[in-house]
Amino acid sequence: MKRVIHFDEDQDKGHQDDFEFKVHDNTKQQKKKKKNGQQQQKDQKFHAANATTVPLDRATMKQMRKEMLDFRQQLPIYSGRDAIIQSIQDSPTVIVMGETGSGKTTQIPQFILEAGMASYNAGAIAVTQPRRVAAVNLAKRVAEETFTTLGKRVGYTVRFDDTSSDETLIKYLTDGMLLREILSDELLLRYKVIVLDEAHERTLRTDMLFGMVKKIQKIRKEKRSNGEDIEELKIVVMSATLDAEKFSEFFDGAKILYVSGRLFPVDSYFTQEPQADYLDASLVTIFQIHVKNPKGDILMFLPGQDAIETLTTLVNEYASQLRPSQQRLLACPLFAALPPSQQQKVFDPAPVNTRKIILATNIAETSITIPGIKYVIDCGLAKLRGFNPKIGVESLLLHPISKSSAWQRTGRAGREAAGVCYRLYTEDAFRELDDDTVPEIRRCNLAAAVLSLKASGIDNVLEFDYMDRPSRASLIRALEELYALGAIDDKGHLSELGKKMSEFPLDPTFAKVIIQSGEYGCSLEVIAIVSLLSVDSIFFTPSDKREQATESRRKFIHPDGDHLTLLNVLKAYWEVKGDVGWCKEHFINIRNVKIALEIRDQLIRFCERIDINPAATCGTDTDQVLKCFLTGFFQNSALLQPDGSYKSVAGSQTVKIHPGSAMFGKRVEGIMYNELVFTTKHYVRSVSSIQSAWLPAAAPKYFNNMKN
Ligand SMILES: Nc1ncnc2c1ncn2[C@@H]1O[C@H](COP(=O)(O)OP(=O)(O)OP(=O)(O)O)[C@@H](O)[C@H]1O
Repeated sequence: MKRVIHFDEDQDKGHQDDFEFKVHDNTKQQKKKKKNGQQQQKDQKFHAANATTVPLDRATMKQMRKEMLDFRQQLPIYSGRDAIIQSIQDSPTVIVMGETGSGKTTQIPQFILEAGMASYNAGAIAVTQPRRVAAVNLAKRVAEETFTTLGKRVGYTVRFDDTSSDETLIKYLTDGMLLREILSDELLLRYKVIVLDEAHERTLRTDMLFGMVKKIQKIRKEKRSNGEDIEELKIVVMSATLDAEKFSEFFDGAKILYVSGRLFPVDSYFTQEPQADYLDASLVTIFQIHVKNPKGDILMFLPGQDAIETLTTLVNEYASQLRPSQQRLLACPLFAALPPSQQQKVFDPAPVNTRKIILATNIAETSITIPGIKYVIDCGLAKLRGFNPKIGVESLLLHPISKSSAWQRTGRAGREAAGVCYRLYTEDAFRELDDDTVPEIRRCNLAAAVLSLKASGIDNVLEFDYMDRPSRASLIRALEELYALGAIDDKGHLSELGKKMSEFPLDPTFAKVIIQSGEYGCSLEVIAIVSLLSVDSIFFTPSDKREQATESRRKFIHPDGDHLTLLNVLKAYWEVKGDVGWCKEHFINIRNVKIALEIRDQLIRFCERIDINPAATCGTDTDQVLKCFLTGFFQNSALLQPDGSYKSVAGSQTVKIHPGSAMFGKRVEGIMYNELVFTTKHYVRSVSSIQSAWLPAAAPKYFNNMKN
C-alpha cells in the first residue's frame, strides 16, 4: 500500500459529555463491560439456538429466557425503566433522549407493554421509524427478545409489506405508514401509545406526524372530558440529539428524560489532513483496516448509490488479489433503492474467514444494529435534497453532514462490543459542522405533504402546527401545484381525484399519471415506465468504456425521447429473458432493472385494487403514453425558441437538456421532462418530445387560466 492516511484520536470523545445524564449512572455501566462481553457471547449462542428448527426442551428455553433478560438488564436504559414507566404513566407526552445503542427503541416499547399500559382493549403501541429497513429489523429483534413469532405480538408495517396482525401490540412502522393509517383511523384509536423514534432526523413525514399526533391527543382528551369512552393517547418522542428543549416546547412543556451511557465504547479518529478525494480516502482506509486491524466487520458511509457501486467494484478488485492465506473481504452494498431482499443480506453473518464491508448511504445511519460491525468509516458527506420554490427546481447536492449525523454514524459501532470510528475529515472540519441537519420540511417540495395533510382532514395547511414552519412560498407553491393537477378545487378542498392520488404510494404527479393511464388506455406502458424511472438508472457507464456504452445504447433510443427509450430497453430485456451476458454486453444495470420490476409488480397490484386495468395497452400508438405523462407533467414542459433553446411553459425559464438524455442536441417543437435539477447547471432529465397542441387537453384548467 503506497498511500497511508494518518488518523488522530477524537479529543472530546463525541457528545457523551455534553449530555446531562439523569436517569442512569454511567460508571456502573463501565463496571458491567466485562460482564457484557461474556453476555455477548451468550447472546450469540442464543441467536444460534433460536435459529434451530428442533423443538427446545423446557430447561433450555428457561435458560435462554434468563440469558435474554440478563442481556436486556445490562442495557443502559434498563436502570431507568421504573422512572420511564412512571413518567409515561403520569404525563401525556414524554421526551426521551439517550445515546445510540442505549436501548431506547427496542426496550421502551417492551417496558410500556410489561407495565400493562397497552393491551388489546386499551390499544397497541406504534413505534415509527424514518426508514423501512430499521422498522423491519427492529420488529425482528424485539420478536426475538420476547420469544414470540414475528407478526403476532410484535410486528411491522412498511410500504407493500405488512407483518402485523390483530394480535400485534408492538408495531414498528415507517412514519409514512402511520400517516397513511390516519387516513382510515383519524384518531388512531388502534393505539394507546405512539412512539416517535429518531425524532432528531426531522424527516418531512415525522415532522408532519408531530403536529398530527399532538392534535389527535388533544381531540381524544376533549372527547374523554365530554364523557366519551375513549382512551387517552400517550406520546413518547425519542431522540439522540441535544435539542430536547425544542421538542419539549412543541409538546407543551413535556417532561424530558435523559438516559446515560452506551453499551460499549467507540473510539473516534479524525484524519490528520483534509482528504481531497473521499473515494480514494475510503478505499485506503478500508485496506488499512483490513490489513492491520483485528477481526470485525466494517460499515462505510457514502453519499449515494454511484459512490457505493464504484467502491464495491474497487473493493472486489482488491479482494480478488488477496493471497489465499489472507482473510477474505466481502463487499455488501446498502441503499434505499435496493430491493428489500438484497438489503436484508447485510444482516447475514459473513462467511468463515471473511470480513464483511457494508457500503451504505445514510439509510444505515440511525436505529439499526448490524451484527458484527466493529469499525465504522464516515466519509463526512451526504446527498441532501433541496428545493427552490420560486422556480420549482429540485437539487440533490453533496453536503457535509451535521455533527448529529456524525454521532449517529459512530453509534452504529459499539453495540455488540467495543468499536472504532474513522472519520475521513479533520477534527477542525468536524468542529465547523452544523449541529443538526436542516429539517426536510424546510428544504423540499411540499406537494406530497400538503396532499397528505388535506387527505387527513387538515384543510388549512398554512396554519398547521409545524415544529419548524416551512416558508409560506413553499406552501403556496405546493397548493398551486396540487390545484393545477386537479387534486384540490379552487376553494382548496380535496377533489375526488386528489383523494385517489393521496391513496397512491407515489409522488402526486406520478400518481396522477398512473390514474390517467386508465383513460388513455396505456397502463401497461405507463406502469413500466414509472417503475423504470423510480430507480437510479438502468444503464451503467464504466469510466473506461464510455464511448462503447453510449454506442451500444443507441439501438434502444426511441426518436420521441427517454420515456419510450426506457420502454424499448425493457422490451428487449424481456425478449432475452433478462440474460446476464446480454445485459453486460449492452451496459444495462441488471440490478436496477430487477428493482424496477419489483416496483412494477407492486404498482400493478395497487392498480388492480383501485380498478385500473394494468394490462391495457396502446400498442404502437405511443403518443398516448406521452399525452398521459403530460397530464402530470404539463408544468414541466418547454417549447423550442427561435434561437434553438427551450423555454419552460410555466415560468419562462430557459432549460437545458441533460447530455445523458436521448433528446440531447435535438430540436423538436416541445419537450416534457420529469426532473428539473440543479447539479452543476440547471438541467432537465427524463425528457420526451411533445406537441404544443397536446398541452390544453392535458390540463385544461391550467392552460385556460394562463390565457386569462
Ligand atoms: N438486531 C440486533 N441484533 C443484535 N443485537 C441487537 C439488535 N438490535 C439491537 N441489539 C442490541 O440492543 C442494543 C439496543 O438497541 P436499540 O436499537 O434499542 O438502541 P437505541 O438506543 O434505540 O439506539 P439508536 O439510537 O442507535 O437507535 C444495541 O446496542 C445492541 O446491543
